[in-house]
Amino acid sequence: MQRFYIGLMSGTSLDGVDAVLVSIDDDLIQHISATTRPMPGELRREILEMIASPQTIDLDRLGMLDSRLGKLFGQTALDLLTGTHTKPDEIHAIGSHGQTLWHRPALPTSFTMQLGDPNVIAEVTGITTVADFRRRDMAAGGQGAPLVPAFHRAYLRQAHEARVVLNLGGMANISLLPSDADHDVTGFDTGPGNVLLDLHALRHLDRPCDHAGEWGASGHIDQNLLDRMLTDPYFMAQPPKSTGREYFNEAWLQRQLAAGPELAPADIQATLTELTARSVTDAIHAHSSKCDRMLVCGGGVHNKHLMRRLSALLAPATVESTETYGIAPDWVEATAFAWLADRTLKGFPGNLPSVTGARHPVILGAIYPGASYSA
Ligand SMILES: Nc1ncnc2c1ncn2[C@@H]1O[C@H](COP(=O)(O)OP(=O)(O)OP(=O)(O)O)[C@@H](O)[C@H]1O
Ligand SMILES: CC(=O)N[C@H]1[C@@H]2OC[C@@H](O2)[C@@H](O)[C@@H]1O[C@H](C)C(=O)O
Repeated sequence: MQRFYIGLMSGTSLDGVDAVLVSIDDDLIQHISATTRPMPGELRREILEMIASPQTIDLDRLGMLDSRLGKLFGQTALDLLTGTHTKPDEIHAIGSHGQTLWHRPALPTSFTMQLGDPNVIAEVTGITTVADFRRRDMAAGGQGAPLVPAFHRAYLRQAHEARVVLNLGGMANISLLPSDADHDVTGFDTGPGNVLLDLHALRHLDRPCDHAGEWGASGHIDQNLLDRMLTDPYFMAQPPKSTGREYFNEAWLQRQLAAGPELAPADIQATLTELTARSVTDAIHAHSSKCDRMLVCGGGVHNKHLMRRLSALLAPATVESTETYGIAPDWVEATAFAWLADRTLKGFPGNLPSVTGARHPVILGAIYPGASYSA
């Protein structure tokens, strides 16, 4: 039976809230419309400040941020309804990822924190909202991330072709999709995607990103800096593994830069671009026996220089956007959370234990009923 869903995603780049409207009919998913609401500057600053000084978080500020993000997510869903002349009761459910504030899978008592109160989303929109997707996987011993490999497996796997799907968001994560159905899909976060590139571009160009990677392409790679960064223990760690801005951040970057001689800013950008490309392709070479094709999604697909470096390092495999395979790269994650909401409501598991390391498959998330909810 065909049903309409909204998927909401606000990722580690903190650039905006993505919303997609899709129809799901058993195994068929169709994209109808999408929109992005930019993250308001004050909310972005608030999140970055909290992440930069986690020891001194004010509980009032934390609680209010949760509610304010819930309202922002609800409004973004309403933008999509207005833009498509759709009524709330035509939508079966919203799948909301939330905004990750802090992700600590490796602590002795692990936890992950996504803000954006789903009660507020359900109240603002009147639509049943499924959220809090990561914590059940963690409760079952998993990393709680990445979750999107299950969606990649469902829609981008191909018999007779070994594929890798790469998400280049603030962080980068890969799904290894072997051609042979007998082999498990694996995947993990490889480390920074765009986050360090954005931080360095903001500091030196006063721009939110290195548009099309042109600045990085103008510099020269500093081999010492690259080698030093690649010795970070995260890159050496065996999966399952996942990471975020609590690890790869301004402080990490400054520590790496301070450990060597001063470099031209463009050369640093070239080296940071190479760090993303190398950490992704080294991970693929280490963990996949074969890769015929890599499909790339996430905002980093627009960084042409990074895409060229990925192609060069992964040759003879082909590197291309998920667009070629029917899923626009900017909407993959939001679409995945619409799909995960559908799985939850149907009572199907959403995690892949072979990816997250959970002890068993689990139904992800919690349901916040909307006006026309029925169990
Ligand atoms: N034209 C462009 N040129 C270069 N980089 C771009 C361009 N457009 C977007 N980006 C990069 O993509 C990033 C946003 O990507 P995306 O929205 O996939 O990240 P996210 O979902 O926030 O992160 P994550 O997947 O880690 O949660 C921007 O911060 C920027 O670095
Ligand atoms: C904790 C968290 O929010 N992780 C994100 C982040 O952004 C990319 C990477 O790190 C991935 O692990 C995950 O997002 C996608 C949607 C995932 O779970 O597959």
